[in-house]
Order: sequence, then structure tokens, then C-alpha cells
Amino acid sequence: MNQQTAQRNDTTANGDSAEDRVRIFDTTLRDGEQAPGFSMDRRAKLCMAQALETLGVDILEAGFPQASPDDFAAVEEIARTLRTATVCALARCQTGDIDTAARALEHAKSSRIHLFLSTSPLHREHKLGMSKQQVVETAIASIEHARKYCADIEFSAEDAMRTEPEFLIEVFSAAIAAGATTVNVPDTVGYITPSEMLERITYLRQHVRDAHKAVFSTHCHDDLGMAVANSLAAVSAGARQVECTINGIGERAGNAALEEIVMALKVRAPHFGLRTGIDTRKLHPTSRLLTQLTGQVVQRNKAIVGDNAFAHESGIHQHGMLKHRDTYEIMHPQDVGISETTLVLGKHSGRHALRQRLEALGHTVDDEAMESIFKRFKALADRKREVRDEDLEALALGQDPDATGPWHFTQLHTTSHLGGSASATVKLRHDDGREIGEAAIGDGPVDAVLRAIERATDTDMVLTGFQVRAISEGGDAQGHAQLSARHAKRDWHGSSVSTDIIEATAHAALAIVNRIERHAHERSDAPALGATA
Ligand SMILES: CC(=O)SCCNC(=O)CCNC(=O)[C@H](O)C(C)(C)COP(=O)(O)OP(=O)(O)OC[C@H]1O[C@@H](n2cnc3c(N)ncnc32)[C@H](O)[C@@H]1OP(=O)(O)O
Ligand SMILES: CC(C)C(=O)C(=O)O
Repeated sequence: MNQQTAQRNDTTANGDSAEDRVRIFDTTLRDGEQAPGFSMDRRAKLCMAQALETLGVDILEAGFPQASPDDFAAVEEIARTLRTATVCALARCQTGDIDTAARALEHAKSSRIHLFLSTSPLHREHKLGMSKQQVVETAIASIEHARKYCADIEFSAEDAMRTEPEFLIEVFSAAIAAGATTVNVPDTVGYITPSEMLERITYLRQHVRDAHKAVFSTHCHDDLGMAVANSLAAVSAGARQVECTINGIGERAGNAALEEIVMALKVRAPHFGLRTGIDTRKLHPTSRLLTQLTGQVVQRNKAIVGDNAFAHESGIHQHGMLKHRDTYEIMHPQDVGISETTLVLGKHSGRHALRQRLEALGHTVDDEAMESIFKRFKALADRKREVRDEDLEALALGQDPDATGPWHFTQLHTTSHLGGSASATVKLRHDDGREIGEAAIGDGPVDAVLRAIERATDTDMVLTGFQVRAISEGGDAQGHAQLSARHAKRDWHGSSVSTDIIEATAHAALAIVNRIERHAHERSDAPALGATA
């Protein structure tokens, strides 16, 4: 293991009042992965580690090598692969853990061993069965042992925020004297408030012996929803490393969300006067990658990376946004890697946004027609959650957006075989009296059904989105299939519900085909309702 990282710490060590750089210590692959539902195998961890390095994290905690052979292998592979980020491995204050961590990090370009030991009275008494003195001695012995392998040593006082502040001074002073280059003050159980955090870090920085020789760090959990606020309070008090995770994943309610901390420091730069090395345009893609690797979606209203973070449905906000985007957005979606703001049309939308969308779709609408379309739009929006472009076109053209057909299923049959191809047979009836049957094979029954429908209806479409979600519980749950497809340079959407997810998917696909055909038909012969297209 090389010794470069310690020099990096020295040159940017805490206590230098000119220092304005906050190190981002990412623990998505350690604390994040520890949470139920977020386990990742070695391949997934390597893929995520590469994305995190590209994002620009300073230190990447790759895992806890003593935990399992696969975690050891994951840390080892990440250590061999990464070039710019410091790769960190977690270890208890036990010789075996430290030796294992050191072995896993052996080939890293830049490495760190992260040692932790509980310091709070609760943990000392009930978990470790150690006196204060034993805690200090164990920490010192472990740091000294780890220093034989690596110059960059982080020491975490687990449950620091429920530890006597004077004892923390003793522990951290001893840790720095033994060679720790980063001292981490974790709020392990998400207990502290921002004002207390500010006070605690300030106090520690003032009283810990040789505090300037180490970087102060924090690691906050979100049990009371204050992890990000507490992390920001810590940096305001002089901490220059924050430990955080993508999407805020982690034990229980999670860790502080990396994207929120980074964007708070960027958007409120005049307030904090601090910067990070993160390429913020990669935040959204990195968040998406994590959801793909873990299968755990992000809630819509999640700050920075949620689907609604740059989406507006209410008319008053949309009107403001159309006049000046800063009225309701404090950052640009492009700054976090989202292509654009979306104005979603729904029951809360007003005339300004509706007119803007109709115009974008090529419909210039006079005021009288607008009133009529708006009334029908509101009635439709009360029934549907979201009004799509195809619904708006139907409204603009004076058509019924609830229309069904012209194609209807009379037969649908699919087969699939383990490890083999799948096939689908469909029979469709058209409102003009035609009845057409087609069969197709595909990579799975969904692919086969889509191909058979395309052939039967002579419609080309490229599937761009496919989601099936259970909307009730149990083995007989209703599946809601949502499909998006591209046809004639436009996006089309269809959805359907069934206890059979293949059937729901087939109906959603046929809904798209029907919309495309109705649209072509309406455009060719229906005069617009006071609208010109
Ligand atoms: C706050 C945090 O997030 S800390 C990190 C938590 N992460 C994890 O625990 C994930 C990985 N963990 C594991 O895979 C397992 O717990 C292992 C392999 C590390 C250990 O497994 P086991 O040896 O079976 O022990 P187990 O987990 O049941 O109990 C923990 C032991 O570690 C001891 N211990 C806990 N923390 C520390 C520490 N920081 N330093 C030294 N010993 C510690 C406990 O006192 C207990 O010791 P005991 O076995 O002598 O009673
Ligand atoms: C290992 C430490 C930093 C930790 O995860 C915690 O205290 O939550």
C-alpha cells in the first residue's frame, strides 16, 4: 500500500482557516449497502465504484472486507481498478479485521483504513463491555497496528453524539497521537440537532490535542430526518470531510444524501464559502445507476434526484416558471444531469401551461377555443392523474380522449420456456370489420407480444419505457403496466391493469397502437375545435 494519501491530508489538513474544500467520503458501498434491500454483489459494487470515481468522490468506502469473502473480493477489485479516488476499507479495532482490510487494499493506488470503536456509555457497557480506559487503549493499539500498513488512517468514535464530550476529547487526542489522520464524529443513531452539532464540532476542534494534524469528519444518520442539516452544521463548524451516500441509502432511515449536501454547498456557496470536487452533472445518472443495481427506486419527491425535483404541475407555479424559471427553481436541472424541467399537465394546471403545451404540439388556439378545451381538460384531468400529449391532441382536435379502439383483442396466447425463446399469438378485430391473426417469437413473452401486435396492425414502434408495478398485494396482485414507445418522431404512452402482467402489457401496447391510428385518422379528417395545427 502506498503512503501518498497521508500527504494529501497533510497538505489540506483541518485547522487551516483558508481551507475551503470539503472532502466527499462516499459510503454507498459500505453503510449504504448494509441496509436491508441494498446488498450488491461484487460486479455491481465495481460498476458503482467506477461511477462514483467519475462523479468525483474523494474517498470511496468500498466495503468491510472482514464481512464476507465476496465483500473482500469487491474491495480488492475496486482497489485494483480505481485511479483517482482513495479506496477505503472498514475494520473493527481487531487485528484480524485490520490485517484483512490491509490485504484487500494492497493494490490500491491510494488507500485508507477506517477503524471504528464505540465510545458512548451505552455502547461501552452493553455492547463492548469495555471501560473508558480499555476503549482508549484499544483505539491506540489498533491505529498503531493499521499504521504499519497505511499512512492514511481514519478513526471513528461510534455513537459519538451520545458520548460524554470530555471523553471524546480524550479519545480523539489519543487517536491523533497514535497516527489517525482523519477523526470522524458520527451521529450513529441520528440523534443530534444541527445547533448541537455545530457546538460539538466547534468544541472538539478547540480542545482535541493537535486537532490541526487531522481532518475532522462527520457521518450522519437520518433517523429524525436531520442527517443533511447536521452534516452542513458540521462543515460550518470546520469539519472538512462529510460521509454520505447516493440517494441517502444506509442503515435504518439512511445516511446523509451525497447529492443534497453537494448541491447545498454549491447553490448556497455564498453562505458556506465551501466547495467540493464533485461533478454535479453526474449526480442524477449516478443516482439512476444505483436504483438499477439495487432495484430500489427513489421516491418521487426526493430532493435533487427524485422525478418531481424539477417537475411542476400546479398552474400558478407553471405560470411563474413560464415567465421566469427562477420563480420556482433554485437550480437548473442540467446542473444535476437532468435534461430539462417538466411541466406536467394535471388537474392543478392552468391555462398558461396548457396553451404552451398545445403550441409546442403545433396547435395555435384562440381564446374561445381555449376556454372550451380548458373545461374539457379539467374534466379529463379529474379522471386521470396525468394528461398526456395524445390526450391534448384529441382535445384540440375536438375528439374524445377516452375513445377506445379501433383495434380490440379477440385472442391472446403466449408461451415461454426456461432458457429458450418465447412466442405469442394474437387475434385482433378492427372497428372496420377486419380480423387479423399474427404470431411472433421474441426474447421473452413481452417482446413476442409486442412483435405480434406490430405485425398485425402494421405499426412500427420502438419501445422506450416499460414498467410493471403491483398495485395490490399477494400472489393475485393487480399489475399495472405502463409502456412508452417512439413512433413518427413522437412519444406515445399506454397503460393497463390486469392480474396477468403479460395481458396488462399487451393491452398497454395495443392502447399505444390505437392512439397512433386514431391520431392519424383525426389529423386527416377532423377540423380542429377553433384550433389550427
Ligand atoms: C455503525 C456501523 O455501521 S458499524 C459497521 C456495521 N457493519 C456490519 O456489521 C456489517 C458486517 N458485519 C459482519 O459481517 C459481522 O458482524 C462480522 C463478520 C464483522 C462479525 O461477525 P461475528 O464475529 O459473528 O460477530 P457479531 O457480528 O455477531 O458481533 C460483533 C462482535 O464484534 C465486536 N465489536 C463490535 N464493534 C467492534 C469494534 N468497533 N471493535 C472491536 N470489536 C467490535 C462485538 O463486541 C462483538 O464481539 P464478540 O463476538 O466478542 O461478542
Ligand atoms: C463506522 C461508523 C462511521 C458508522 O457507520 C456509524 O457510526 O454510523
